[in-house]
Amino acid sequence: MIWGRCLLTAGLQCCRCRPSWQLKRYFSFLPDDVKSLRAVVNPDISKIRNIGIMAHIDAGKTTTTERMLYYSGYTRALGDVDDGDTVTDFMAQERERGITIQSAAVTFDWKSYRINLIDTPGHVDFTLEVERALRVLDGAVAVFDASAGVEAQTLTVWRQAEKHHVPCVCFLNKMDKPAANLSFSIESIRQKLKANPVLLQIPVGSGKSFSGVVDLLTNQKLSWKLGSSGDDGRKFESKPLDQSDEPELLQEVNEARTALIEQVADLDDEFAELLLTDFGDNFDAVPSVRLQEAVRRVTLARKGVPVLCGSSLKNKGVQPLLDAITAYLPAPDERHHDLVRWYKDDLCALAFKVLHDKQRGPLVFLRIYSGTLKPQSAVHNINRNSIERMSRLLVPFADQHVEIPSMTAGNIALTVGLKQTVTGDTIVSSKSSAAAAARRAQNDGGGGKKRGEQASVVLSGVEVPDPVFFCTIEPPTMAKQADLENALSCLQREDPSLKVRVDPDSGQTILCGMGELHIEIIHDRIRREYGIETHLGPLQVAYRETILNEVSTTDTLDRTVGERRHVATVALTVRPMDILSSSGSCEVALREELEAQLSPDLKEAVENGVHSSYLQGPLLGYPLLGVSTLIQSVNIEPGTSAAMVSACVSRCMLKAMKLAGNQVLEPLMSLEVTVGEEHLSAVLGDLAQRRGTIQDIQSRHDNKVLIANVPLAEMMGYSTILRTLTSGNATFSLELDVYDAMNPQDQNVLLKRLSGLL
Ligand SMILES: Nc1nc2c(ncn2[C@@H]2O[C@H](COP(=O)(O)OP(=O)(O)OP(=O)(O)O)[C@@H](O)[C@H]2O)c(=O)[nH]1
Repeated sequence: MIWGRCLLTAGLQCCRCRPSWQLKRYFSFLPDDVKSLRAVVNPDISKIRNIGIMAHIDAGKTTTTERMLYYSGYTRALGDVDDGDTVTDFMAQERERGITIQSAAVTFDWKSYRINLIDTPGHVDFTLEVERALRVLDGAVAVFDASAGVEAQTLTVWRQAEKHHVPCVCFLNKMDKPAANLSFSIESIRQKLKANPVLLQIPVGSGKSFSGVVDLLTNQKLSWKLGSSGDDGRKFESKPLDQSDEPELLQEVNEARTALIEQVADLDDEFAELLLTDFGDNFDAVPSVRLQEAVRRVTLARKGVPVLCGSSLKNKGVQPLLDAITAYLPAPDERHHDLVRWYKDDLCALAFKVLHDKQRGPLVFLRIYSGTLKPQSAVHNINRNSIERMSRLLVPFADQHVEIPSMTAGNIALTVGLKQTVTGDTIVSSKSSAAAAARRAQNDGGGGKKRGEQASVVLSGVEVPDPVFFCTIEPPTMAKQADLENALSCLQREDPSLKVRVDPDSGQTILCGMGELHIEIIHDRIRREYGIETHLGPLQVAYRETILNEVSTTDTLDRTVGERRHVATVALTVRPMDILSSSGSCEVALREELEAQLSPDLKEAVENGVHSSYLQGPLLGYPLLGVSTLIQSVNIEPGTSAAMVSACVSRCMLKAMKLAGNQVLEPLMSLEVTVGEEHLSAVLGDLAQRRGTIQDIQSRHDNKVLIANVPLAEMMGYSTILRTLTSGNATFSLELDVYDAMNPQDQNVLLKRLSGLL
């Protein structure tokens, strides 16, 4: 059991010491020897930083977070992912596997700032967790392994951060590794992320002798003790760089500082003007505070990303990173959310995470955009159109939750009592406040263009990608079926990327997920958290189907139910679309005359008929992609119900799609494998047998980085195979690239296998 050692002080109980979360009374638990929560009551909004940490798996996010908590005084011992005793990785599986699965929100104070930090997972199966976190954050720290530079997952997460316009700071971690390379990492940020790195520090020493950094803004040399394993890095020396320092370092710093000043002047007009008017002859005289202000403007405008370096494991460089978070990343009121304007001082918050606690029920993480949240109050959930009662309000300290009397805009809060709220819902104070905000939005000419008044005042949730894997799940006995259903519905509220459905033919419950690891973790959680030993069927790939040709057809439904005769005739055309350009979705349209002729109810019935037929393809029953349908005519005799019209349309669709010729589409994944040169040929040989197409092989220090496309069906259990092939000396990431047509031979084999002929 690895939960043995309590990380926190005796006074600060953690869930490892207790069977489940206990909610402590306001301030009552705080021990004297752990930093008091000075500003648990609401800090000034300009002093709040809502920050995410994002990176490739194993870059060191969790280790960095642990150091931040330690240096800011919230833990008394340093947690270690390798020993399984970190604060942020608090789920049992995370401790055992040493990876971060759920985003854990952690609140702490650094100097005079309140930092709400979300540790996001690096594994590609959990990108939705990252996306969800980015949605509610104002800034992010991208952590890199300085010996690897930008890795596959960082690219994905970076793109997500760009989508949400989140300003970033980069931290080149693991500078203690012999292969750590500053210029390589900077170049890879430039090349692969297409970002503009603004280097703010120069490392002192390299590999094992990495001892600190020189801050290029202040010319201060920050040095940590080398080699003493017991040193926690809390104390470090800070002194101005002077002539007693090595000449090479002095020269490197001089050059880097000049380059920094020129780069910032290029990116920021205000700074350029200051430079030209006041410091044209002597760049060195630029006050560091003016340079810092300019770097901040550049970061907020996303014209550049500050780059810092350090080694979290060796306790070096984390305090300057904390300073950079407060100095360069935005306060909540520096981000522009229209909603804040529309809600004015009324409450508006987004539920970005739901957790289930056995005693307390659902715990909902909220980001407050405007107004004030108070416990013991009723709130209105716009998405569910329901009133909910919030019983308690907490500040989340990883697995520690501190009860507070109110919370204002800009903060992240944890609430107890919201029973219907699902990840992605918008919470406001009342229905009338939403209506008032909608009126302001309309007067403003903003939002609400598509779905009427209400849509404009709802915060946009997170797009959930389609799951690529599925399998059946069965309880040990039928008596446990209801418990399993409850467990699955709780897990779905927490994790919208998990889909559960019942197979209409077999009646079996089907679990659909983002990857093997995702499904494995869900299985594990059902056992641990809900005490149900379930049986999973074999993991199957979520194929799709499409059509090959354009076909027009008609169909008539003539059915008498009871006394009533229903007669409908439908004519329609189905047409294949380019899967890439249509992003794979299916469309439906009605001819212009029909649009005018049909009542809204009938139009809805026709569209429902088309959409339901898109869910099950004629070949293997998989959902369809890339099909466009045009309804040519609909003739209905009086007395025919809307349900019968839908049924007629579905039947006609099935007929048309069968005539149109069918094609199975399979998920084609992009794979990146980092492997030592000595194992490259084994990995290549194996990929050839998996129908893989190699796109590129790059060199990264002593390693090769292999980029390929491989059908997902060939990748089951790949992590075990790769470990065997390379004696554990390789890592890989796998991500859905596109749904691609299977070739006729492979498709035949699949059809035979699925129909039991093979
Ligand atoms: N040499 C070296 N190793 C480090 C450093 N920081 C972290 N590590 C090691 O890198 C491994 C991964 O660290 P984590 O902190 O779990 O990384 P992570 O990014 O949180 O990983 P996931 O949560 O699985 O995505 C662990 O074995 C750490 O001990 C560092 O500064 N130097």
